Amino acid sequence: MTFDVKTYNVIAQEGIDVFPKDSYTVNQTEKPDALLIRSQDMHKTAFGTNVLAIARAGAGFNNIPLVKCTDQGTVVFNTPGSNANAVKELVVALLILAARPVIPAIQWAKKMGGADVSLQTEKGKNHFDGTELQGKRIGVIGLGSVGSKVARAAYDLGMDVVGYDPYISVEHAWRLSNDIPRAESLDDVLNDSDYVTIHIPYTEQNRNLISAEELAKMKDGAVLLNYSRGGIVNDHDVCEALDSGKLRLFMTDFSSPEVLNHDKTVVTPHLGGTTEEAEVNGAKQAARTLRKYLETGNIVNSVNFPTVEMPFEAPLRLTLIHQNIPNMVGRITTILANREINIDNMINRSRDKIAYTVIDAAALSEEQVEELEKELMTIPEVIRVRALHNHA
Ligand SMILES: NC(=O)c1ccc[n+]([C@@H]2O[C@H](COP(=O)([O-])OP(=O)(O)OC[C@H]3O[C@@H](n4cnc5c(N)ncnc54)[C@H](O)[C@@H]3O)[C@@H](O)[C@H]2O)c1
Ligand SMILES: O=C(O)CC[C@@H](O)C(=O)O
Repeated sequence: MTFDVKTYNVIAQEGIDVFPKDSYTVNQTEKPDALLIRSQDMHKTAFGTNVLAIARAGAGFNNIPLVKCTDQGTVVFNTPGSNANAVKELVVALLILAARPVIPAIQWAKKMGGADVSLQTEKGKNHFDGTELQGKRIGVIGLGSVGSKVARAAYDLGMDVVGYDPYISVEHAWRLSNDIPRAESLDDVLNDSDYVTIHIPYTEQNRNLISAEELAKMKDGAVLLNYSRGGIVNDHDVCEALDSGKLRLFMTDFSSPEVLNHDKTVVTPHLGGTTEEAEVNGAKQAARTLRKYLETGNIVNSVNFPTVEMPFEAPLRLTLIHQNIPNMVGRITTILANREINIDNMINRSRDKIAYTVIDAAALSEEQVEELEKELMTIPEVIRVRALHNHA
């Protein structure tokens, strides 16, 4: 069996190399089996039911229509943590740039000339006085892969760190250092912080999370950083807070005309995850996840399907995506039993309204498999059936 993977955006070659050339093609058909993407807006990109899976090399997946994917049986993956270090390092750089006017000072120094350069330097440098980060308070909203790293780095810089994440996963909570106190409410983070940095996904609930009301609660002259997504912060309200002096500076990875035109903003062009290392990590992780799903049906790091991992040891594996309603397993296994197919191993997992069943069985002829797939698809609540052959 061969698979075709279609890519969008710049995908690191190291990720493409994960696909063996004898069983995969890349960008060769109009009807690919899987998509490997970065920020491509899949809400505006046509794709059909031929797409078994979409892997997003990166953390955010708000560029993918999840409801459509789930309904048509397309499994969506992301690559948690693959670019977290890159974002952390950029945020550290921005914190330093917010505290000290390094860039204007460099621009000024470049303009100097003549034999008395060192005299000019000593005379003029006081125009570029900064402050230190040590001892200043920073509120970190979201303590997942990125936020927990930012919190740790800020702590190591001597900052007084407070984190806020009411939905933190058990895994991230375990990894979070005891040195990082957790706030009970968003207000506790906003009230006293000199710096506030946001590291949460863009969801309907998080849209405009920081608007006029929240900005009013912030300390006068605070600095706000948004390296999560545009839309989490209300740019119009932020510009008003900058005008009134409530905020001293807004640093963001997501441009909008209003923010770009304001002189108290620092705007980077969605650069958080753009390092060689992060791009390679993300592309390799995404490609490996796709391979696992396409070749074994196992699902890890999906954002719309349950995690399912069952060793693939039998000659034949059937995977079924179906609605999460009672007696589906009974109806599926009755079809197998009527055909005297003995089940070697089986797993069924659900997530919200979708469920996934994996059944391992002895070898069948091509014709038998085809007939079986057809009959399983006659169950109205079954969305997709795949038959995988074990080549190991
Ligand atoms: N600028 C970039 O290039 C870049 C790179 C990586 C990630 N991101 C963005 O940053 C986001 C976070 O990335 P991550 O890898 O840390 O994801 P993650 O899933 O590991 O962590 C997100 C955390 O936010 C928490 N959270 C959700 N809503 C919250 C809320 N209202 N208040 C407080 N906490 C909340 C979750 O519980 C989770 O712990 C991504 O979704 C993506 O949009 C941007
Ligand atoms: O692909 C990129 O460069 C952006 C990645 C980033 O936005 C993410 O959500 O991980």
